[in-house]
Amino acid sequence: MRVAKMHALGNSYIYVEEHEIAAIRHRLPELARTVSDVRKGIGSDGLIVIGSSTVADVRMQIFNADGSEAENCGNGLRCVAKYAYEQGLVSKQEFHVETKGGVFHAKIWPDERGTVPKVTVNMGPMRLGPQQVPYSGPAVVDNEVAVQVGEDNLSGTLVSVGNPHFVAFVEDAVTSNVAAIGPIIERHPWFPERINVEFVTPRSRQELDFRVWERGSGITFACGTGACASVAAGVSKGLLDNQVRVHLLGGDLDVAVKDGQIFMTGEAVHVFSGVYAWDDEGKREQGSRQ
Ligand SMILES: N[C@H](CCC[C@H](N)C(=O)O)C(=O)O
Repeated sequence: MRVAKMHALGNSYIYVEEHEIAAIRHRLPELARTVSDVRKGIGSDGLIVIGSSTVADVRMQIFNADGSEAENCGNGLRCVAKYAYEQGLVSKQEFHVETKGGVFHAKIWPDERGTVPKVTVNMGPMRLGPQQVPYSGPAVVDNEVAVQVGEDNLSGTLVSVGNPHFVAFVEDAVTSNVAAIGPIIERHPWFPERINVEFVTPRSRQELDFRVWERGSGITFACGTGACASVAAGVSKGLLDNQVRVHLLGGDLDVAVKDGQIFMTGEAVHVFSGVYAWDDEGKREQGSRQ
């Protein structure tokens, strides 16, 4: 199958058009796990399928590296927008992308003399609180829930960007123990569909340090929906202004809140396009086992 690898701030996915995988639709979680493996596959944070839509110009389906399907992916939306425009799947520089978590408006900014084009996506309204994410814990005040982690409690704001997020404002996001704490919260019983976990620290009212443990993929270099969830949480807590530069491990993302809608602007980068022989690989392996 023909695939492309793209990344946004180092958050990479393998992109495949729907017609390339029509015969193996029922095996997409398995394909996501295989292509994401940096040793036995291509290496990425997951798989994204680009298809046609009856309600938008193009459709995005996103699978994490563990094969779980997510409702949305901010970095993926920017890369799908770039891919759809450059491959002629759409003819305009502004169009809509359908995801499991809603339909989102994307705008591609013209190339500035060979620089990597920026893409802006309207990620929808700020959706905070336990009623917005799959949550089965105790009653929550001010959209915040405190989860026990070892001897301590870690408070986080619950936010949906189509997918669920637990945003923790911590002393220093850059040195927070994401690998130890992230999985505990991701898989906490109060989150029946698991949850993405952000660790954030305002440098000022317009700048935010950000690290993330993603549901289904673990530590990634960037999480677009997570950056939007973090700014929404910070604005609601009175800690951030409406225009914030988010400093992620892989680079910066500009997030703005206007009339209650969250706008994310950042890069989308093509790494390579090629052919991935997945099923042949399966047959060869079976052959060698006989
Ligand atoms: N791990 C996420 C999906 C990918 C989100 C992230 N890569 C982004 O850019 O928003 C979830 O299970 O909801």
